Amino acid sequence: MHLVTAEEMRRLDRITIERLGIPAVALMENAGRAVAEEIIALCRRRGEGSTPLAAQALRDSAALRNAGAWAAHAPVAAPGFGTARNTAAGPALRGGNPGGALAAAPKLLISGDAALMAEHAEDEHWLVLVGKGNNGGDGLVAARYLSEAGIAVSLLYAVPPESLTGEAALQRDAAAAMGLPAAVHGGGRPDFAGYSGILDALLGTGAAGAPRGAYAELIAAANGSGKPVVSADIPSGLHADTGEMHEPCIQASLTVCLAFLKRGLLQYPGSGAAGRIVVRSIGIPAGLAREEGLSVYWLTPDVLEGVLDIDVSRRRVPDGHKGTYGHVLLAAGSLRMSGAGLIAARASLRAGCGLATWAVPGKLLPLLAGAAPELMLADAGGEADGTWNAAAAEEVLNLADKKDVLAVGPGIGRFEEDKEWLKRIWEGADCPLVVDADALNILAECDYGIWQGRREAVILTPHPGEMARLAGVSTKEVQRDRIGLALNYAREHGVVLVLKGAHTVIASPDGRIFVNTTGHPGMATGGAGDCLTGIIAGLLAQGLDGVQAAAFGVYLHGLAGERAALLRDDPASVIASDIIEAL
Ligand SMILES: NC(=O)C1=CN([C@@H]2O[C@H](COP(=O)(O)OP(=O)(O)OC[C@H]3O[C@@H](n4cnc5c(N)ncnc54)[C@H](O)[C@@H]3O)[C@@H](O)[C@H]2O)[C@@H](O)CC1
Ligand SMILES: [K+]
Repeated sequence: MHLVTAEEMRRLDRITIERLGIPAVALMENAGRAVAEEIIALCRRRGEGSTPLAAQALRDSAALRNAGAWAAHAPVAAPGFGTARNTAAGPALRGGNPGGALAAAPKLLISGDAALMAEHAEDEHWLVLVGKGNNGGDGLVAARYLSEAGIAVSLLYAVPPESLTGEAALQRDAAAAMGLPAAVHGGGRPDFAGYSGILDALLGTGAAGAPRGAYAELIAAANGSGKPVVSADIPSGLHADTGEMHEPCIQASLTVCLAFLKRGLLQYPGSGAAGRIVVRSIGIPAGLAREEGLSVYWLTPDVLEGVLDIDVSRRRVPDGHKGTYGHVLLAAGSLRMSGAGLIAARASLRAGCGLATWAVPGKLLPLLAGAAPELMLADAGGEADGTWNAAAAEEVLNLADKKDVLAVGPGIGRFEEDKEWLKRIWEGADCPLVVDADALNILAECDYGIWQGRREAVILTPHPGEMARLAGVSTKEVQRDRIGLALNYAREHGVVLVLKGAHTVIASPDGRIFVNTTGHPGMATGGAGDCLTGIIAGLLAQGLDGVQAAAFGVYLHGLAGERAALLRDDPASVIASDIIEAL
């Protein structure tokens, strides 16, 4: 599914209302009802016993990956629906009995409103914090449905209710007509001790800047209350586009995101403020986003197949041989960091390439013989102490002849003439190039301009520190807007950029962006990045293009990490070799 900015969300709202003729108040009704349903589900789950944190985090990761699968599937035309009416249903209406339906007794299906009844409702009393805009309107709708489910609700307006306008004013009146108790925040720090939960409907995608006045006071009070806070659409105080947290910002335990995932929810630190995220449809067709040319995607299996056109089953042809699946050349490792090269090379084989050759400074060859029997080793020359030099670039280029991909960087360290080394490889390698680790640091010190015009794809895989050096900004600035920065860099330099970190961002020079859904914090371990480089190289060797290999590689890497954590029963104990084994 798509990840949208606040501005894009407004556009999709407007199109739905104006072009499709669905009134804004209907969208708000759907939104508020969805929020209420999630709160009711939360009330039901309360007291069911907790799941160990690590296992829960992994489950959440999988759930979020699949979140909004409904949205990715645009309403499908039911094949043959019309004919069904004219045939199967026809005879039945005329008294026929097709398919032996005689025995079918009337069934009572409990669904819809009846299913909304909350268990343990008598223990619950929710406070709804209501802002002036449509986010507040969503909260007012939710309050009605909570009350219908038997849950006590009170409203606390951040501003005098008379100041609400449009659909939100209509919801204010409906809530009042229903007799829901309401008050207006009178300043200071209110005490929320008597409530079992708080619905944050203060600010949504229309917020501008840090929360002010009553909004700020209510957010601080909610955060200090120790009560579970559910946010409607986004936590109030979160920058919907960048994930920056204003001061103050709601710390939610659940965010019910409406219609489309907002970019800020998937970028840290904002991602940490949102708690669990559930995406709910409100009647805005998912297909509108693509029609409108939006190009930032949440990297789900649907997107891998439908947008990136990848055969995720990775079928092999029955008469294939090792030559069918490509040959990776890796220039990596040095005396003190040979393991990085080994990890990357082994990962490329596990990713399915037919052959992998690992080029190292010659001094290392005797030490590495037999380290991984499936690998071919090659002498790249280099210095007597096992480090690289500029002349070794020529050896690498000779070896790269007839290879399908060249990956450089893991464990090479810095060395004299390293800029010359990289320049020769960049200009001379006639195959896709994956650049990682110290090769990125070298790149950051070079005049990029002289290197334009490579015919084959270049994939850069920086972590935030390396990205900061490449872009000439601070790491903090990189993290402030990872999607925006990755997009600009990839476009400007004509490269595929993989900005690593929680929710790795993959940016294509054509403007498409993919935000990864797999992985967990246990993957923050030495060698995990080398492993990713190997996987991407292995996929490129099998014929995927740059952005396909980068996106699929990142996705598989995270999934393997999740699997490794489950196998070891603990994310924190995962090491890079486990990720390779789990592939
Ligand atoms: N058709 C639509 O536009 C729909 C919008 N929906 C909801 O509406 C939200 C967007 O609504 P709005 O555009 O009305 O905006 P918001 O409800 O996010 O808030 C805007 C209002 O908050 C106040 N405000 C803004 N920044 C502030 C700050 N820093 N400190 C204090 N007060 C501030 C202003 O009075 C402004 O009018 C979405 O997040 C979603 O929850 C849903 O109801 C579904 C349909
Ligand atoms: K909110």
